[in-house]
Amino acid sequence: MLPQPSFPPSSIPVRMSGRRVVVFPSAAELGPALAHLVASRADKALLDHGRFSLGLSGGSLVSMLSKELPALPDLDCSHWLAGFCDERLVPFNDGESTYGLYKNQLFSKINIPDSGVLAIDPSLSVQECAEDYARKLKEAFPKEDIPVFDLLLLGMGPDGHTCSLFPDHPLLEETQKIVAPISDSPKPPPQRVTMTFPMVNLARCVVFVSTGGSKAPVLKQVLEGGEGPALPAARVVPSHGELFWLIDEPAAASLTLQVERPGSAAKL
Ligand SMILES: O=C1O[C@H](COP(=O)(O)O)[C@@H](O)[C@H](O)[C@H]1O
Repeated sequence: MLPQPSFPPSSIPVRMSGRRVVVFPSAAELGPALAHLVASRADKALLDHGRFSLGLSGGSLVSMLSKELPALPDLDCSHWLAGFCDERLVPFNDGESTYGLYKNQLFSKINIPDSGVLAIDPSLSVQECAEDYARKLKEAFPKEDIPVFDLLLLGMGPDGHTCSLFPDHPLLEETQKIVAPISDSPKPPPQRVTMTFPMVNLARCVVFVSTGGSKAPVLKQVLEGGEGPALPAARVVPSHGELFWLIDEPAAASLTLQVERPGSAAKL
């Protein structure tokens, strides 16, 4: 009998674990690969079901996507549906509004129709806003009990939060709502609405983007495990979909698990 390969847990090849951890030399080289990934999943979704549904996150992703997506040749967003993985409850003209930032920096540069953007109503109370956004999502996905997005793009804060799901917060245990209000966000602004894990983990593809040395310690904890309860980002485990972590070398500095290093021209 041939000897069986044995891998210590920290060296399990990432493809075998169903999660791909892909390291780029820098954020500048990660950006184009992310844009190609979005375009490839869009092409597939449009062929499969005539529409591409994309969940956007705020923070550092806004500028990366706003630079890279419009630079793609022949990008056609006329059949895209863009929603928000989380959103801050502030007016659209506030610098903290994720929708406001994408509207000015991205939507104005691509041919996504206004009807293809599912935004919150910031005039409502946080509770009503979450209910209203959940209703809009359900209307946009009439065939599904829980909306199944083709692609969710997520960020991760230095505390391990993703969407507006923060460590040790009761919302981590939410099982009924697809969108929940939060009025005590530890990161300002305090009032937000967020997709919950039941919806996030049904997506066909989830891509985390995490760059910079400040993310290195938490990335190690999320990807390689550690003491205590799993951080929110570690609880994103799509039940049937793909999971990518696209990171740069500074963020990967503390990792010992096996990763992919495809170089800058990567097509994922
Ligand atoms: O507050 C938020 O932070 C996270 C992480 O942002 P990043 O700038 O560290 O990438 C973001 O994903 C989320 O959408 C946002 O509301």
